[in-house]
Order: sequence, then structure tokens, then C-alpha cells
Amino acid sequence: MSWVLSTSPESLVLEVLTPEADASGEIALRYRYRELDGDRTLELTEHVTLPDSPHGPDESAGSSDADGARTPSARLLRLLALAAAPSYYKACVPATIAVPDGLTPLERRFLTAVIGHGLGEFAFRNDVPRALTPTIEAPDLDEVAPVEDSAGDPVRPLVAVGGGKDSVVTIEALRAMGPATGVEPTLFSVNSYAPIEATARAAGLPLVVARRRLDPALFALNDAGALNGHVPVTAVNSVVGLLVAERLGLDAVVFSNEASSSFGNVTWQGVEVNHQWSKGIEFERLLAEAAAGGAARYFSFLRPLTELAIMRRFGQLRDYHPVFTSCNRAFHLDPSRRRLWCGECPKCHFVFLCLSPFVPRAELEAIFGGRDLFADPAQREGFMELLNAGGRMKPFECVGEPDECRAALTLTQRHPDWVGHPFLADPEVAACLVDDVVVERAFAFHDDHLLPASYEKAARALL
Ligand SMILES: CC(=O)N[C@H]1[C@@H](OP(=O)(O)OP(=O)(O)OC[C@H]2O[C@@H](n3ccc(=O)[nH]c3=O)[C@H](O)[C@@H]2O)O[C@H](CO)[C@@H](O)[C@@H]1O[C@H](C)C(=O)N[C@@H](C)C(=O)N[C@@H](CCC(=O)O)C(=O)O
Ligand SMILES: Nc1ncnc2c1ncn2[C@@H]1O[C@H](COP(=O)(O)OP(=O)(O)OP(=O)(O)O)[C@@H](O)[C@H]1O
Repeated sequence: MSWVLSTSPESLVLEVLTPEADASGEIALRYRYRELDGDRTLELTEHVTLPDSPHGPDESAGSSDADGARTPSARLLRLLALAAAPSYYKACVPATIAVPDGLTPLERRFLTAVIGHGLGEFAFRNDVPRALTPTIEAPDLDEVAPVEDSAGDPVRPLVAVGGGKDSVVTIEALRAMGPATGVEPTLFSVNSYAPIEATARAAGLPLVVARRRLDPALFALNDAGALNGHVPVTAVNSVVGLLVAERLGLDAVVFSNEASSSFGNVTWQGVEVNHQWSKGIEFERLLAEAAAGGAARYFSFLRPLTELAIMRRFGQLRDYHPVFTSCNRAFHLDPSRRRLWCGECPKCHFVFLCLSPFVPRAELEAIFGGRDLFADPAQREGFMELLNAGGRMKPFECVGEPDECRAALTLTQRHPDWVGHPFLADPEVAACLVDDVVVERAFAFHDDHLLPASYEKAARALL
């Protein structure tokens, strides 16, 4: 199979083939590398298994077959095949991606964006700018006529759970909406991880789990030296969420992507490179438009809020403090590589810094296994990057804006638990303190969001 790695990108095409699905919830996403001037091919298949309802079969949901079972809609299946394509494309970065079944204008925009923006970090780190602009060969299909979403606000949301702080804030806000609005959340994850299961248990709400298995040939290609790097994984999780909602008869898919995730890390070759692109508002709009008129709406409940406002709210949700994990080392595909709170990655630095004004010091240190990360000289540079000290670049991880980090530092410096801490007396750290205007701005409500009215009201109540 490693012939694909030695073939020139111009002589190689990645085909996105027709996805297959059945009423049991099994989905096969099929891709094929094809040599342009030879006859060698390499087929890759990714499998996704959609869950059944936690309450038993719901006859009213989805499109019914004769036997009452449900098959996923072709529109969402096609979107999933496009959203998952970057994993396979990035291994060889062929000059052409072909979709023999054709693309509607919206699908073409979607594929262009998940490659052109979703692979920004991959292209930057591997220094392959051409990765962002492959030729897309696909017959033009007519757009499906746009359909308005139903007028009422959704009441049966499927809430994505990542095991971290953000989804917890959403879960509790939606639960609080219940008595007045009838909102009843169901929790969902792609694959199963200990912090996600523990979060669902702490919430006491039903969790449904979709399974996603990459083609093992991708790992073999990686071992043989294929290009590798970050992919827009939230794009995949989001479309899987829409397929799950359709299958279970739920009326919304709710993510917990905050305002800050729309801001990039660096501008390179005229492109804003954003590790979190598929968590940003541009992706949210694109998918919401593509999913419009379907079974479920797609939006992010925390879009109007900053990371710091979310941290402040999460600080109050103490039942979850022993169970959540934001550190990405807990989420490797291979369970033997998983680890809780490594204490040395940008997400650990970020959570430690931004929770420090809102959680008593002893409790914060307990979350990190009894460690005070401010006191560890090996972590100093990581904090400096978050604070943008001396113009350092924001790390490639899901972390907030430098001004939010500086506002957190300022609040921590004023907090009695941290008085006299040597880290805060470090002159380079002290130079990052900000005034009250910046602190206040770090809690602002952002109006660029897609929240239905009752959800917007609930989000405002978090401030
Ligand atoms: C857990 C983690 O941080 N993974 C990133 C890491 O990959 P690593 O090899 O250390 O571990 P695995 O995730 O187990 O991946 C094994 C290989 O599989 C490839 N792969 C994985 C998922 C996928 O959808 N497609 C793939 O091709 C992967 O490239 C490995 O070869 O480093 C990778 C390279 O930078 C990252 O791509 C891995 O990130 C995962 C895709 C992932 O799930 N990450 C989330 C924890 C994550 O980053 N969430 C974001 C949300 C932003 C977004 O949507 O872009 C965040 O919290 O920052
Ligand atoms: N495996 C997963 N399955 C479904 N949704 C996920 C998964 N991992 C992350 N998400 C969702 O993707 C979005 C972005 O993930 P992110 O890691 O930023 O959030 P989080 O885990 O809630 O919080 P934190 O920032 O503390 O990690 C969130 O809505 C999260 O719930």
C-alpha cells in the first residue's frame, strides 16, 4: 500500500465514494486513492455505528423502512463522508479530490472549507500550503430547495459531551431551562472515554454513544511515514450528532463551542490558521445551513460566551470537578495511551490559570492531582504563551484569547488564596496584568450566534 506515499501528488487522486448505511445504524464511509497514469488503487473505509435510543425504539423518528427500522438520510451521509475525508486526504495530499457522485453548491463549499480551513494547522506545521487548495473534481448537482426550520424552539436537544468543562456548563443550563420550556436533554458522544462517562453519570442524564473506527490502513500509512497532523474533528463529531438526532427523533444538536474558538493562532500565506476552526462560527453557519430543514437544528449553546465566563460558571458546578478532564491526553484513540490531567500541556495550563480566580486554591490543586502548576518552573513557558508575553504565539490547542488569560491572571492576583505567590511576582508575569476595562470585556456577551430565543435567554442568564 505504501506506493501511495511514493507517487507524486499530481499523479494521485483521492475519491470520496458513495457512503453506505443500513437501518441498523451501521455506516461505511468509503475513500479510494487512484493512480492517474496507472491502475493501482487503495481503498479505505471508515465505520460509524449510530446508537439506538436509550428509551427503546422510537417509531416516530427518522424515515421509516417497511420494517419500522430507520436508515440515515442521504443528505447527512454525504456530509459525513465529506467531513471525514481530511483524515485520509492529509496522508498523501493528492493534487485532486474527486467526488464522482457530484456535489451541490453547498456541499462544494463545505468540502472546500473543511480542507481549506480545517487543515490549516496541518498545512502550516508541515509547510505544505498546497494542501489547502486541492482541485475538487465533481459533477455539479442542483441544490436541494432551502427549507425553513420549524418556528418553535427545540425541546429535545442532543447535547455533545466532550468530558471537559464546556459541555458541563451547557448540560446544567439546559437542565435549568426544563421547567419553563419543557427542554429535555439527551447526552451524546463519539466513542467512549472515562471523563465523558463520568460526566454523564454526574449529570444523571441518558448518554448515547456513537462508535467511529478509522481505517487501520491509515495507521499503517502513518507508520510508513505519511504526512500527519491535526484534522477538524469537531466537524466529524457534529455531523455524527446530526445523524444520531435524526435516528432518535431529537430536534437539535447542541455543541458547546465558545466565542473564543472563532479566533485563529497565526496568519500564514494569507490564511488564518485556527486549530479550532471547526469549533468556530464559520463552520457552525456552514453546517447549520447544510442541515436546515432536516430533523434537527445545529447550534452551539456557548457561542455568545467567552472562555472566562464559562470558567466562572463551571467553578460553581462543584459536583463535576472530580470527574471532568479538559486535557486531550485523556482522548487518544488507543486506550493504553490515555492519561488524566498531564499537567504540562496548553489545556492543563489554560484550565489551571482560568479556574484559579473561581475555585478555591486547594480544590484547584486537587483537580490537578495535588499539583500547583504556577509553582513548577517547567510550566512557566506554557503560561507565557497563553498570556502572549513578549508576542509569543497562541498554542495549537483549544485555549482562549490572550486577553482572557490576562484577565484571569489579574483576578487571580487580586484573590486572597494567591497573595504572595512567587509566580505572580515574576516581572514578566506581572507585566501581563490588565486594567478593569479588559477584565470586563473578557466577560462580554457576543451577539454573533445561532441560538433560538429561549436558549439565548438561558445563555444570557449565565453572565
Ligand atoms: C487525543 C489527541 O490530542 N489527538 C491528537 C494527536 O493525535 P495522536 O496521534 O496523539 O492520538 P489520536 O487522537 O489517538 O490519533 C491517532 C492517529 O489517528 C489520526 N486521526 C485521529 C482522528 C481523526 O479524526 N483522524 C485522524 O487521522 C491522528 O492523526 C493520529 O495519527 O495529534 C494529532 C495530530 O496533530 C491530532 O489530530 C489528534 O487530534 C484528534 C483528531 C482529536 O480527536 N483531538 C481532539 C481531542 C481535539 O483536538 N479536540 C479539539 C477540538 C478542535 C477541533 O475540532 O479541531 C481540541 O480540544 O483542541
Ligand atoms: N468525543 C466527543 N463526542 C462528542 N462531542 C465531543 C467529543 N469531544 C468533544 N466534543 C464536543 O466538541 C466540542 C468541543 O470540545 P471541547 O474539548 O472544546 O469541549 P469540552 O470537552 O466540553 O470542554 P474543554 O474545553 O474543557 O475540553 C464540545 O461541544 C464538546 O462537547
